Amino acid sequence: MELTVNEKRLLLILQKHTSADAEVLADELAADPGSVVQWAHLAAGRDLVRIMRDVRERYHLTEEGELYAQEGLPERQVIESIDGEIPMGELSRHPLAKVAIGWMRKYGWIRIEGGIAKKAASIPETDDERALRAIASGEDETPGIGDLKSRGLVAISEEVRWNISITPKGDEIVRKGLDLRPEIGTLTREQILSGSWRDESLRRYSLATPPRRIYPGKIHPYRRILDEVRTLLLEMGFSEFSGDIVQSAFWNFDALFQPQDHPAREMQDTFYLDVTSPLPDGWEKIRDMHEHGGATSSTGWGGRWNPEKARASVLRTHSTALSIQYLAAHPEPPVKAFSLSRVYRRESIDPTHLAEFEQLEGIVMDNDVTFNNLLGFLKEFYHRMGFSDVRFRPAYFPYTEPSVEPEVWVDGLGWVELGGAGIFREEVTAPFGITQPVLAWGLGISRVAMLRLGLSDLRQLYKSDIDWVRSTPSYRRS
Ligand SMILES: N[C@@H](Cc1ccccc1)C(=O)O
Repeated sequence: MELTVNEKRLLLILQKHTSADAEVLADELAADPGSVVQWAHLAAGRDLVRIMRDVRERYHLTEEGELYAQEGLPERQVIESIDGEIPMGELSRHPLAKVAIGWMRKYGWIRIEGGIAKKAASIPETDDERALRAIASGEDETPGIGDLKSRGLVAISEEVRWNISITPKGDEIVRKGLDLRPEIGTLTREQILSGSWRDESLRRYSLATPPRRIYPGKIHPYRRILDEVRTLLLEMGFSEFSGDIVQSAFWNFDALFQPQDHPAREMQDTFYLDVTSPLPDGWEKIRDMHEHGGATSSTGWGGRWNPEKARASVLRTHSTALSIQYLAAHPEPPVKAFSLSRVYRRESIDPTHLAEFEQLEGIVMDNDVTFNNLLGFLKEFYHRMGFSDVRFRPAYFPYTEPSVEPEVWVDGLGWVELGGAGIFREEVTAPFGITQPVLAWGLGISRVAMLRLGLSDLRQLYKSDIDWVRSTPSYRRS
């Protein structure tokens, strides 16, 4: 058995103490406690010492807790300001009333009758008060902390202590005498050439002892997938476009031939802002398209198109709002462009729905691109993202015809729908003077990331969960 010099030094000190805290040993060894614990683990692996880990919870007052420790809890301050009884209207004007009233009622300190609060005859000290006093005075053993933690007045931290003691086997080794000659970890050229290395005491490596884990900085797993998608599209020859988060309803809906009474436009689905946006030049063409089909053979939606509705501002609900503006600015083929953008919907939040998420939006315009090219692109994209089985279901969007929803197969989940795609209708392209076919898609990238990372909860992507970030490998698993 080859002990390291540090283990030997530790054993020597321990023989004196039999058992001691890592802090104490560290002091005597002029080392830091973390190192002492590491040496102790080595020695423990040889049965020379025993380690005991003791975790203790410590209570601290928060800033607010400190304040109340001096001035009394809100309920105490308020109850003391009452003399007998007080109208509720007046009571609620006390600056602490909001917090205090609930507690005072809970403790039975006041009774409310006909809008009058009546103070009880005796106002005994509460558990919260006792605990607050104990923690403030630094008493180590607090009997309980009552509701102080949930009230945000007390924070809990953990204190880990290591107690190390020598075993009979360790004791015996020390008694036999330890060679404390320094060990060397590197050899010089001379030591090797002359052969003197044979007489040196060399430090051993223990390959069986796991080292402490190191966590270097790394890119958030979701960000990494977004970067991967961006690189993939650039490699496929696409250029990137972006745009504002706040869009006019005109670009978000109307320019995409979404009728003005479409349910997706309603307040419960879309975040509206309190400002209006100007309409772009040529907006009349969109009006005409909605009202009667403009100069095309379409009949439009009929009815009257209301420019006020189009002037409303929304948080973009899809990045197709950006695609159509990009097309309006680049009406000549070829166009091959994408955007990776966050979009906003008024969803009720659950593990697979969030009010904000990223979409990969793309458009391809050229003389003779076809629906098959679109399906081919989508398949290729998902294959490269690691999904081998892709299928398409017929779908409906007001701005495309035909329309599809791509789905990928995920073991354990089945077919998962990931977005929409199609060929822009003439009603969308004609007002901008576009005559070539435009393939378009909008794919939910957060969903893809969730599947790729094996998450069952989309929210994980948007949290700063350091343990998860650390344990998620930077390479692709499949
Ligand atoms: N905008 C659609 C997706 C889509 C984009 C482009 C064409 C067709 C569909 C959505 O958000 O679900």
